[in-house]
Amino acid sequence: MENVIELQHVHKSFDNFELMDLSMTIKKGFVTGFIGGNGAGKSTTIKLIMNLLQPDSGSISIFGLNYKEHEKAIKQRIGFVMDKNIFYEELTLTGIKGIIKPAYINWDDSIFDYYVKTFELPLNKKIKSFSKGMMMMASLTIALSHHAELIIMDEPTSGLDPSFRRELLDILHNLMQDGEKTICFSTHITTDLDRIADYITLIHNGQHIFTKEFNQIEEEYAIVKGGIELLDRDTEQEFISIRKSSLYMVT
Ligand SMILES: Nc1ncnc2c1ncn2[C@@H]1O[C@H](COP(=O)(O)OP(=O)(O)OP(=O)(O)O)[C@@H](O)[C@H]1O
Repeated sequence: MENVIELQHVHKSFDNFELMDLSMTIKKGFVTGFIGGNGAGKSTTIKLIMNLLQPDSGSISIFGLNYKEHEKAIKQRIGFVMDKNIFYEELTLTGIKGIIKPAYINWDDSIFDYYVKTFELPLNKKIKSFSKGMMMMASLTIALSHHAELIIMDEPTSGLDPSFRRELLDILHNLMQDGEKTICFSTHITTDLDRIADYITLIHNGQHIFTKEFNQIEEEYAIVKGGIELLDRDTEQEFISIRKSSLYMVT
């Protein structure tokens, strides 16, 4: 199976955080959900994958190419959506399109028009008047308008109401039908994963814990809820995480 993204022994440190010896792959033609607690290193990893940050050591290859020699070629093939607005707020969507379109060889106005219509986005209102949901759909519209093979999204569903979330996940699901596209997105919302993820990558405290098939995780792990008196040193070993409260425990 072809890997679209390969990280090998990647290390990145900040003053109070270290991404340690991160090796992981993202497979072509599948949706990978990227999960981990607050501050686990998801956004840092996504920025490394996008070459917005450079690793202290280790290697990153996208479509089998490295950023040093092939940055332009790689970026042509990626659609990127961040969880915050990266567009100049005084511009309209038409204005943003005018700036971004010339950068992409494969820009396709008919796709742009299709998503503008589907998401009912105003073309001539300033971005600063957009709601969070409209902003996300506008970012997705731009990201999808140049026939990207790889879609990378940092928390695309955060802050969206359930109907926007469902619409976004349906769009992503439909995109996957030709088997040629690959999606990698981070999320805190596990029900997003139920709907579309084929693989789950979990990172914790800057370490890659696993990348597994979604079905395999469902078979291997379960949530157990019970009285705190059932826990002792032996039973605790069976759990990967335990949350205790005065009434019950959840693991
Ligand atoms: N440019 C930076 N300089 C210093 N520290 C940083 C920088 N970027 C991230 N960090 C720190 O690295 C750690 C991991 O951050 P990151 O944003 O990757 O986590 P995350 O898993 O995306 O978290 P969240 O789910 O809360 O967004 C955090 O402690 C953060 O403060």
